[in-house]
Amino acid sequence: MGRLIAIEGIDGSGKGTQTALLEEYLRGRGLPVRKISFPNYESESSAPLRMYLGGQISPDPGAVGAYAASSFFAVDRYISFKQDWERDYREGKILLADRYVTSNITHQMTKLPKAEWQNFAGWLCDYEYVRLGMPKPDLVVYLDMHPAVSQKLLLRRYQGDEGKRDIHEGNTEYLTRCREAALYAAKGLHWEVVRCFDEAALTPLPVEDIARQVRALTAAVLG
Ligand SMILES: Nc1ncnc2c1ncn2[C@@H]1O[C@H](COP(=O)(O)OP(=O)(O)O)[C@@H](O)[C@H]1O
Ligand SMILES: Cc1cn([C@H]2C[C@H](O)[C@@H](COP(=O)(O)OP(=O)(O)O)O2)c(=O)[nH]c1=O
Repeated sequence: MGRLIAIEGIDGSGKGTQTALLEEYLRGRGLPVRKISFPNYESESSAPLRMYLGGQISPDPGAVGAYAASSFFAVDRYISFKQDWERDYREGKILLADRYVTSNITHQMTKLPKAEWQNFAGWLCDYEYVRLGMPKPDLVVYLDMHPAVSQKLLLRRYQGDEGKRDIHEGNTEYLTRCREAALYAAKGLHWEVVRCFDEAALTPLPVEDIARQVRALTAAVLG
């Protein structure tokens, strides 16, 4: 059986950047590594979640309940697992996931009152890991970026073209709640938190400093 490392964080927190750097590093060490990412936008399986993120179900993410929206993402993930990467995992590859089941916890759980968070996380883990049979990550790294900082980074990524944002990305208040939900989940579910911003200046920390911490956490689980 392979290994699965999930890189989690709010939109624009640096997941794509850090997953690519970790892949390059592990490959450089001769390890069998493969990057996967969710949502799987190229697949038809992502149609419902694309409707959701595009605001076609409702322009307000909160109007599509946590359980409904989580199901869209879970189905997309399950199909990608069966069609694409289950074999690599079973054959022993190290899979690096840019977002995973953990994204449903970070992004969807926040739609519920806090008193229901624990129940939701329990339901989701049972649904995706047990009932659907998706692999559990050996390590979850939460890239903790302040939403005000990630918004600035996203603006750069989209070079000012606001129209490219999905319904989550444009909503700082929503992303602030996502960060809160993620830090709550990190405690209960043993995710590793890597702080990615300077608290006083509200600026991102250097990419290489973050990458070094991600490598150290990875080395600890790969042995
Ligand atoms: N620590 C960092 N410092 C400065 N820019 C960063 C940092 N991490 C990521 N970026 C830039 O911010 C943008 C969003 O990063 P990205 O890795 O695409 O985030 P995500 O995959 O979480 O949405 C990209 O343009 C990326 O080059
Ligand atoms: C994979 C996944 C993503 N999402 C959300 C998180 C993001 O806000 C949105 C789209 O993900 P993504 O395109 O990865 O956003 P970004 O590249 O900006 O980080 O979907 C879930 O709510 N559940 C999930 O299981």
